[in-house]
Amino acid sequence: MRRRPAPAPSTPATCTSRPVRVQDFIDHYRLMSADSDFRFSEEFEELKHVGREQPCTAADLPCNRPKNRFTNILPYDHSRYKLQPVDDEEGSDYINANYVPGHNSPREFIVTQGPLHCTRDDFWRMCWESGSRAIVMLTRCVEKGREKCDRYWPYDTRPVYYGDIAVTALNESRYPDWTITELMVCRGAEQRVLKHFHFTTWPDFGVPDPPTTLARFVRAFRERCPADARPVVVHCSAGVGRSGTFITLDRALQQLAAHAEYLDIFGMVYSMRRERVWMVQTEQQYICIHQCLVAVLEGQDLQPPP
Ligand SMILES: CNC(=O)[C@H](Cc1ccc(NS(=O)(=O)O)cc1)NC(=O)[C@H](Cc1ccc(O)cc1)NC(=O)OC(C)(C)C
Repeated sequence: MRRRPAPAPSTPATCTSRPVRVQDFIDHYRLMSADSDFRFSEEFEELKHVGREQPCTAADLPCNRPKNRFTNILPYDHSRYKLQPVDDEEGSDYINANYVPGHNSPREFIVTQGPLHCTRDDFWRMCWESGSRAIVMLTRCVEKGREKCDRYWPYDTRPVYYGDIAVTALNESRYPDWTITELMVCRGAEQRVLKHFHFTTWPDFGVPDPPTTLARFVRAFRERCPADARPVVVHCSAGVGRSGTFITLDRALQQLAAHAEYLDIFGMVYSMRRERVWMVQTEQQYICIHQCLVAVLEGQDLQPPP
């Protein structure tokens, strides 16, 4: 009987994808990181302009400009999350947020900026109207004396109203690098439990120390995230660097768990940047994703040092 030809050494790289066979991934990492990460720098540079030609007209409306935390981080029109409009109020459907694909669905995540004080009611409307049951927060509210995100959830068990949405903290579990809080969210007669996963030790524009802390957080999130297919709200301060890094690693770890033959980190970041600007903002964040995957493939325990 004719033997099937051996599979090609790797699927062809294109301008939108660069798949690597899982069994070759550790060697791939060593090659890319050689000579002071020379090939990682080259590859990350290829992503620089992806998606940037797409319009952001809603974000640029005068009534919406104050709703953007940063002038250079605006949601593309085609993938932006739209709030249910309020009467004929111009801009009432606007929030700085985009749908981003994940391993499980093309709209698995809603990625957004850290709420401003003036947009936190909109943020809770988005969480409610999208049916989300989980929020992943990847920044502290204040870092190096600068506000990065409003404190948009209650400090204790007394309910706080954000517009017509009441939020109550039910319980809180604190760990060295993250805190998980169960929130009761009520609107009218309906109430829901939503989990808040807060990574508390990730410096802006940087990577966790050690990088594998991120892999442990992604694992903790997946172990506790409600299994239903509702979108997960993910944010940092601008909702691009740390948020994109988290989502990329989550997708890759789920692919490994599903025994995928290839990992295409370049292709994942490419597809995310078509939906939201600058997803995975720095080269070090791009490399951190690979370092976490190497640690998992090497069978490192990932447990924190004693
Ligand atoms: C390099 N820093 C930035 O680009 C931040 C936006 C930003 C992006 C990513 C992150 N990291 S995160 O996504 O992980 O939270 C934080 C902040 N933008 C600003 O600070 C921009 C200035 C800027 C910087 C760089 C650029 O190319 C264009 C404009 N400033 C700005 O928006 O000023 C306000 C807040 C007073 C309105």
